Amino acid sequence: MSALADTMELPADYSNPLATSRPMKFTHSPNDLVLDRYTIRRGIGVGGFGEVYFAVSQAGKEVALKRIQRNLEVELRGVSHCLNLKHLNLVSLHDVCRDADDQAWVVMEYVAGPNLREVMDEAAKSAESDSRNVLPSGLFESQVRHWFAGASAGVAHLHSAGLVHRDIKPGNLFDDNGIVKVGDYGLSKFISASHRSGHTESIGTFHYMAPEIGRGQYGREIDLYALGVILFEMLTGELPFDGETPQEIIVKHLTDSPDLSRVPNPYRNVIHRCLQKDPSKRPRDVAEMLSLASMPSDQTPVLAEVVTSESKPFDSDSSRFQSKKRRHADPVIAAGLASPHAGGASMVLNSSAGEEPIARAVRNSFSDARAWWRALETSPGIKLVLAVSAVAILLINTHWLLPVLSMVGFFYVPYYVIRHVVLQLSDPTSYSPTSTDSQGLRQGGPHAHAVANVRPAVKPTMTKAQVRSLLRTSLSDRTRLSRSAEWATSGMTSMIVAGVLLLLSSVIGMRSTPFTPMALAPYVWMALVIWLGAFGLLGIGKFWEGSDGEGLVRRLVSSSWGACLGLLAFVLGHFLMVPMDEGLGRDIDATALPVSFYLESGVPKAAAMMGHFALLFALLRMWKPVDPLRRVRLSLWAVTVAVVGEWVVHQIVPVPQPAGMLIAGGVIVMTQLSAPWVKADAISTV
Ligand SMILES: Nc1ncnc2c1ncn2[C@@H]1O[C@H](COP(=O)(O)OP(=O)(O)OP(=O)(O)O)[C@@H](O)[C@H]1O
Repeated sequence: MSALADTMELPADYSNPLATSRPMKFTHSPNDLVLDRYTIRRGIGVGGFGEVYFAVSQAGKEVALKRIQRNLEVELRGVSHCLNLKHLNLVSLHDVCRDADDQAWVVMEYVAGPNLREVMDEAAKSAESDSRNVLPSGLFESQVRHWFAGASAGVAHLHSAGLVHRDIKPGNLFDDNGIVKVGDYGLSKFISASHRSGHTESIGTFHYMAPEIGRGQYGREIDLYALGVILFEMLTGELPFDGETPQEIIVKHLTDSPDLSRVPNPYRNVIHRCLQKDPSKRPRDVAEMLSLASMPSDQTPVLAEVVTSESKPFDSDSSRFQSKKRRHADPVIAAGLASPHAGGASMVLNSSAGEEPIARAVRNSFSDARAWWRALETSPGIKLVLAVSAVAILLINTHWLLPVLSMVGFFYVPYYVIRHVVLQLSDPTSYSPTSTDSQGLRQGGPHAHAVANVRPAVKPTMTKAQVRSLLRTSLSDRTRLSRSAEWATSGMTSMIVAGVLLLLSSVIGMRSTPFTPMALAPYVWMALVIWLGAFGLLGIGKFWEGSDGEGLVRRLVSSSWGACLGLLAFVLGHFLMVPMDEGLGRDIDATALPVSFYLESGVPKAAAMMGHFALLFALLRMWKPVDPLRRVRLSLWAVTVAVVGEWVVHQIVPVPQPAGMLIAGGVIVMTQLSAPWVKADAISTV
């Protein structure tokens, strides 16, 4: 058989778009015998190093044969190091040898499943043809974690063996019956790079190249960089750095920052770190990278697990990823997903580090509205009428919309700047679960190192109480700076809520009164007192969130804060000249009230205001609305209890009404709306 024998066309089932852009010719035909013992069955594809064939040995063993291009020099010294690597997440290299024509061949394990390139292209096609626009542009989270966990485990094993892959890209990651396998490792080291003419034919390769490769640096950081690019691509369906020409792509790798706005946490932080231009700023190793992604970071091979329940698409935080149907039967999920961190819990804990929550909520509402608009099954004519009506309504209402929007902007811009500055100062990793808690949370763990050093993907059998306690630990482990940053965020959020409250209450309350500063004063006073009450509670709550706590101590602390709030309310009331002699209630006889607490007219003195709120805050369990692990984000029951409780306290230490009740209810609403919250279903899905 001659090495330059027949050619054959690419099989129809081959779907790599990079490769199919031109007709593919193979040197060997089906049934050719190569290396004296392998019968070629078909050509699989042609890459930068040469042609790949599917072949069987005389005994019937299926292998993939890579025929290295003639003009590439193969350095066999050191290859044995690669040949003897064994790991479930690595495509096994059986041999590297030469045939009678001195042609170099790599004999390796044949992987029947698709590679990640094909999976992502298929996903992009489905998303494109999805007229309802419900499919995500990238992969589903279960798929992302499956590929990322498997690829990382393979790469970690290479690194631990002292090897750098150098050519990590989706085409080199395979799915073998639910097990991700990394292929092509080590080859680029042993095949002279200077002659790799084929590489320039496929610009796909440059998309995953770390900037320092241009300087001839090939540390293990280049593999982490490539994994970061792949993670980005899986999540968004797009490349972080793309361009028309290889030069353009390379320049972007060297100078551009990736746009991470569409990437949800915790992946945003991982990608941010992996795509650092300076290799020393990337994660130290695969383990650190995985811990940033809240995935198990040991090197045990990552097996697959059959998922029977509907796999959840991305956290609703990011509507780009939401979907109601699944792309594949999606039979597998990496063992990494078995970590409780894989659920929403850690994502919610991390949410404060990532995108600004108000902007995210607004953006989500817009994308929801856009999705609703697209899904609207109605004639274009009706759509046009609807659109014109909406614009007309907006224009007619500009007289109040513009002031409201400017006011929102007035609060929002300084808030955004302060939050940004505070977060910049804080260590971004402090928002990620610490390695200790990921260890702790991985206590699905008695199973973790089972037979044959393979970790079966067993779902952790943790009770809700255990998960809560681990989340508490995770909350208490956070740095003071990160808590302060979160407090600042909550404070600013509550300020915006207070602004909206003030606006609404004054618009409603002053319908029939002329607008004067005196008439507005009580509303400003109430909004300020509510905001101060909530802000203080949010701050105190930062000390409480790490434990379920001792009720009595917490009541005393809240009561003290209640007394302070009463004093502040009193001082502010005087400062704003709020008429305090009204509204004690017809049933209360002002003359019978103690003179040390009230004026003769019934106006409460500072002591009455302090006593009222101290008593109220001692009565209510004020640590509940600030607890990130509370059952629901906004409990109307808690609001009702606060209002009724205030009425009860008012019978003992009266204050002007309905201001008192509004303040009590307002503080509870605002606190709940502004305090961080871990979704209950994030806990129950664990
Ligand atoms: N062990 C294998 N089993 C099955 N298919 C394989 C195997 N190795 C490679 N292939 C397939 O063969 C084709 C060519 O692979 P090859 O690795 O030569 O090219 P590439 O990855 O596109 O580029 P390069 O090798 O330059 O990085 C690809 O479609 C790849 O999925």
